[in-house]
Formats: sequence, C-alpha cells, structure tokens
Amino acid sequence: MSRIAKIYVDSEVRLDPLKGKKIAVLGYGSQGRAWALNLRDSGLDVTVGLEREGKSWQQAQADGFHPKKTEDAVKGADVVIFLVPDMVQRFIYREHVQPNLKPGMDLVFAHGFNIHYRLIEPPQNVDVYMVAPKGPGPIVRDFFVKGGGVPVLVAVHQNYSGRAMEKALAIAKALGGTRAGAIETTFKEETETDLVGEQTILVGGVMELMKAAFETLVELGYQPEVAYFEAINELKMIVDLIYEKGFTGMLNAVSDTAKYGGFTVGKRVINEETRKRIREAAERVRSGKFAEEWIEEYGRGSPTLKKGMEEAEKSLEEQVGRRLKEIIERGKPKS
Ligand SMILES: NC(=O)C1=CN([C@@H]2O[C@H](COP(=O)(O)OP(=O)(O)OC[C@H]3O[C@@H](n4cnc5c(N)ncnc54)[C@H](O)[C@@H]3O)[C@@H](O)[C@H]2O)C=CC1
Ligand SMILES: CC(=O)[C@](C)(O)C(=O)O
Ligand SMILES: [Mg+2]
Ligand SMILES: [Mg+2]
Repeated sequence: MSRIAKIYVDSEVRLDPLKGKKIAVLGYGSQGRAWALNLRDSGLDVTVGLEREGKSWQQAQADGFHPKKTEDAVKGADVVIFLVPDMVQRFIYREHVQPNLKPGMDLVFAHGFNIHYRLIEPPQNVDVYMVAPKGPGPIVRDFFVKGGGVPVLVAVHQNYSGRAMEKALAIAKALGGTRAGAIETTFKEETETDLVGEQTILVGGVMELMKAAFETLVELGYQPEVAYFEAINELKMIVDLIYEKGFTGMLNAVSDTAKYGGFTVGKRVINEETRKRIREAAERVRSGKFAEEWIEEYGRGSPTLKKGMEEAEKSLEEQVGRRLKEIIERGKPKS
C-alpha cells in the first residue's frame, strides 16, 4: 500500500487567512467564472482581470463584476489566481504579473503545468500554491450553488509567508471544495496525474472507446440511432451508477448476462496492450516530452487541436447526437 493521503474537510478549514485580501481572478472561462462567482458568494473580495473586452468581459459584467485590464487587476491585488489557458499563463505572467509583483503576494494555480514544467519561475518572496478542482468548471459552479462541492487537490510550491497551505485551504473552502474534501498533494503529482487522466481516460480514452464501439456497430450495418443510444448515451447512466454506488452498485443494477459478458469480454478489449499504452502516456508526461510537444503545437497555432475540434463536430456521432437531442432532452428527469 502507498501512503495514506491527508484529506481536509470543511469544519477544519477557516476563510480568515483570505479575509480582507484583494483577489484577482485572471481569466473568465470554464474555471475562471466558477471561481470568481464561488469566491464572491463566499464573501471574498474578487476582481476579474482580463486582457481585452470580448466574450469573457461581457460574461463577467453580466454576472455583476467590473472587470479590469489584467495589469490593473494585478496591481491592486494581494492574491493572483491564474485561470487563463495553460499555454497563455507564462505570457500573462511575464507581461503583467512579474512587473507588478510585490513581496508577500500570492500566485495561485488550478493546475500545476506552468510551475512543474518551469514555464513560470516566480521569485522567492511570494507564495505559490495550487487548488485544483477534480471536475470541469461549470460543475464546480453548479455543485456549489446546490450546496455541494467538487473535490479539490491542494499543494504548496513556495511558502514565503509560512501560511501558504492555510490560504490554499481557504480558497478550497470558498470554492466549495472542502464540502467534499481537499486532498494534499504536490505540484508534480497533480500535474502528472491530471495529464495522464485526461489523456488516457477522461477525455481521450472515453471518447475513443465510445467512437470505436459506435463506429463498429454502424459499419456492421446497425442503425446509427440505435448505436448512439447503446455506445454513447447510455454510458452516462452506467457512469452515474458507478459514481453513486461504485462498481458493485453498477454491477448490481445490470443483468447477469451483462455482468458475465462484461467480465469476460471487457478484458479482451482493454488488455495488457492497453495498459502498456497507458504506461507509455505516463512516461511521456513524466519525462516532459508531452509538455514539450504541446508547447510546440501551440506555437504553431494549435493545428492538431483545431483539426480535432472540426472532426468531432462533423463526425457521424455528433450528427446523430444532434438528431436525437430532442428525445434525450424530453426524457430527462424534471426535478
Ligand atoms: N477546464 C476545466 O474544467 C479545468 C481547468 N483547469 C485549469 O484551469 C486553468 C484555466 O483553464 P480553463 O478554465 O479551461 O480555461 P478557458 O480556456 O476556459 O478560459 C480561458 C480564459 O482565458 C481567456 N483567454 C483565452 N486565451 C487567451 C489569451 N490568448 N490571452 C489572454 N486571455 C485568454 C479567455 O478569454 C477566458 O476568459 C488551466 O490551468 C487549466 O488547466 C483545472 C481543472 C479543470
Ligand atoms: C476538467 C479537468 O479536470 C481536466 C480534464 O483536467 C481539464 O479540463 O484540464
Ligand atoms: Mg483535471
Ligand atoms: Mg487538466
């Protein structure tokens, strides 16, 4: 067994370390909006900092913020939270944050990428810590509004004040994270596990497995609508059962035929070869090779990312999904 993780819950954590501090949230996208709203609702003093007027600016205004130019938000801040895309953070840091750094300021991240891979190297006289939600931004907001919270990871990279962990936990609490739990980790562990997870299961793995099953059924001549319900739509229900009741709970809800078929055939589809590939993905992340490749891709205008988005949008899965949207929406629970 590996060591047991330190997990903090709501009752152990205080907001005090951040009370009266001026917090600048840089970026108002998936995480930025959720953080700015949750922190404000928790009574903290939040200013949204953005590069220019545009979609994010309008959204922040519609939500009752008075956004400032990044530089101005940073100048007035004690705590600066980086919620712009990972590939953009180092430029924002160099142009607007570094020139305005004051000793004792806090630099906060939602993912360790830029610190772990040394794209940002802050001076010794600031605190550097992370609060990484283990869920997408809109869910971080939705759970909070409904009285819950998405679990978070917390880590300290630099502890100039001696109180960095207390402040990381205070942010975790204000975000709703400690309503679930805040797990102590390191920048290295968060960065590497997050990247391996999104590549091999959460984003890459799940999408490819769904596509492989859907497209194979269609190639075999089955109706795309039937294949869509089977290989894509029903996965949410199965994952929800696992989320609520674990593997055993899910297995108890499916037929014995499904259990037997699942136990015997699942291992033939996801096999030793698949595990080898997951290990390879982890090695690319751990060696920094993936980071290097992504930085290079971004430097060329993200052609692979753009192509992936276009292909996804045009795919048969998406066309069928759009056609079935009405049926799926009609059937959703009403409360
Ligand atoms: N999306 C998610 O649910 C999660 C994201 N994170 C981390 O949170 C951080 C923010 O990621 P997201 O919320 O996904 O970002 P996003 O892409 O949703 O939001 C980007 C924000 O930055 C602004 N922005 C975009 N490009 C810009 C540029 N070139 N210059 C200046 N501003 C620009 C946008 O206007 C928007 O306000 C990242 O470190 C990410 O790894 C961590 C956990 C989950
Ligand atoms: C939503 C999340 O946690 C991810 C998949 O790691 C991300 O968006 O980077
Ligand atoms: Mg993640
Ligand atoms: Mg991620």
